[in-house]
Amino acid sequence: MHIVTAKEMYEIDRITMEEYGLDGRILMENAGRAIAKQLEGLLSLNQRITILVGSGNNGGDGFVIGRTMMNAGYSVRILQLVEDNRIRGDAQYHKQLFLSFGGTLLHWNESFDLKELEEETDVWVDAMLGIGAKGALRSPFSEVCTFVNRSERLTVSVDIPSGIPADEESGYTEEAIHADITYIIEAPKLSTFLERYASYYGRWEVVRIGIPNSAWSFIKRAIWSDQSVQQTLPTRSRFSHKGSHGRGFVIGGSQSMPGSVALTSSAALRAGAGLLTIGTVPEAIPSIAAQLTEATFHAMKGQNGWIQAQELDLSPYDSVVIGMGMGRAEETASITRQVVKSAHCPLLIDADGLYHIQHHKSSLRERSHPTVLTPHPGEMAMLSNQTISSVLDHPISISKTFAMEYGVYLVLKGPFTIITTPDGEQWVNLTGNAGLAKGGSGDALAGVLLTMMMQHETIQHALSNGCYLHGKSADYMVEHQHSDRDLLATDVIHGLIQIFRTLSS
Ligand SMILES: NC(=O)C1=CN([C@@H]2O[C@H](COP(=O)(O)OP(=O)(O)OC[C@H]3O[C@@H](n4cnc5c(N)ncnc54)[C@H](O)[C@@H]3O)[C@@H](O)[C@H]2O)[C@H](O)CC1
Ligand SMILES: [K+]
Repeated sequence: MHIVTAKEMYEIDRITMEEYGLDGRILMENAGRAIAKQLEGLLSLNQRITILVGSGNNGGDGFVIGRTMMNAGYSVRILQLVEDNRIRGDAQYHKQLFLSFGGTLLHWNESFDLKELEEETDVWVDAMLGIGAKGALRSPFSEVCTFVNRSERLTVSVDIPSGIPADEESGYTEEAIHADITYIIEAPKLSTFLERYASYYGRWEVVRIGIPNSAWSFIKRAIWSDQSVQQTLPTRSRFSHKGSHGRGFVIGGSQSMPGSVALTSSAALRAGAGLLTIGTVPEAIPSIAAQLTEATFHAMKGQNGWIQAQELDLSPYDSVVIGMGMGRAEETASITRQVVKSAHCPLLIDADGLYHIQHHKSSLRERSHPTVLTPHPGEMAMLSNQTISSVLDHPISISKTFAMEYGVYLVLKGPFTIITTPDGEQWVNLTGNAGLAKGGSGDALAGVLLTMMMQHETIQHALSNGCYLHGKSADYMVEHQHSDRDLLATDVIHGLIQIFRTLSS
């Protein structure tokens, strides 16, 4: 399933209409009917529907929904918020059809009594503004949206909750519709995945309206779905041996922080790594070894409890991860820079490793093997010299610019983790929950990703599947054994057992 900007969606509509010859009125008919079909499954016949329509094609969809629901036996009313002469083109055509089918159309005016309308309404359908919305809501949209948000009735939005933008734009208003359900037309828009706007959508579903599959070929952004996982997750051959599942090397930890490297390693092993070696300071080894009998160790030279620069033979390893629990001392900065230069295999840099490369980003471009960075928004802000709020408002474009500029794979972690390739292709992972928002989650993710990187031919598949599995495990654990308060990274690692069992059954 693709993810689009408003501009891209308009282009896809244009291609469908001009190059494939599908009439815009038919597209609108399909949109309204597809949503009406969902509504029929959701509502009982005695629920009275009021559709709020604006001047654009989103309103046009509203007129089709009105006619279709009326025909299905529902009591329907449409409130038009704009003057008659503002409704044109395909929307005007469907307005006329609604009227000729005997539909009830009310017109907004200054003295319109919304309270009275509410008394005759069980469900609001918001077809006021879609991808054409610009800036803060103007009157009377702002008043109507405020009223609907205060009303206790079920609210269903068409394509986008009115008042929020499609893209990574500011200009949102508090009054934007807080939908219970949004039926998104054909493809989620960027705002579906932005912290600032995601909650306005409520629960969302995508409806198809007849856009040909080949019209999407220029869109390089999509959701990593269950189906994507089924198509790309490698199966294990009966004849495989430990060497076939990858030799991984985890570099990190320090005298005072041995825990995170233990989590990463445990996650890597549980995710199926064939062999795993931990490179850390001698002082950290006993406590890690006590938790992990399956790992082997490479005692690294340390200074003041931190790993220092040293000769390191990385040739036996299929993938390397560096950074967790390593600390920010100058000693560890040099070993990080050294590994960036000398790892002739896929390298994942996380946590303190990201801190150390912030002033050496150009060295990433010189690597001849894949490099993966896994920042959370704070680390992304540091790497890209932006504020955290700017990263949260523009995670998709900032990730893309950064990944392309430095030639890296970027995993920007968050409620919707974004995976970007050096070519600027992007995937959004939907698994995971609030239980992951705590220390240790990122360490466990890095371990899962390390293993996936050793077992997939394509790094993007490895990263997307790794994010999916990690989030899926958290979802499973919160559904069956834990809450999103008490979930720990160790629980997520343990939950992988169930996820692998389900995927292979
Ligand atoms: N394939 C598809 O996706 C299809 C989508 N359809 C639907 O059409 C809308 C987009 O329609 P468009 O006419 O371009 O824009 P809108 O309906 O969102 O509204 C534009 C309209 O609203 C006024 N306006 C803009 N901003 C504001 C504001 N802040 N306050 C008040 N008024 C505002 C502006 O002046 C315009 O008049 C898409 O979302 C789908 O729902 C088609 O039905 C079929 C194909
Ligand atoms: K809408």
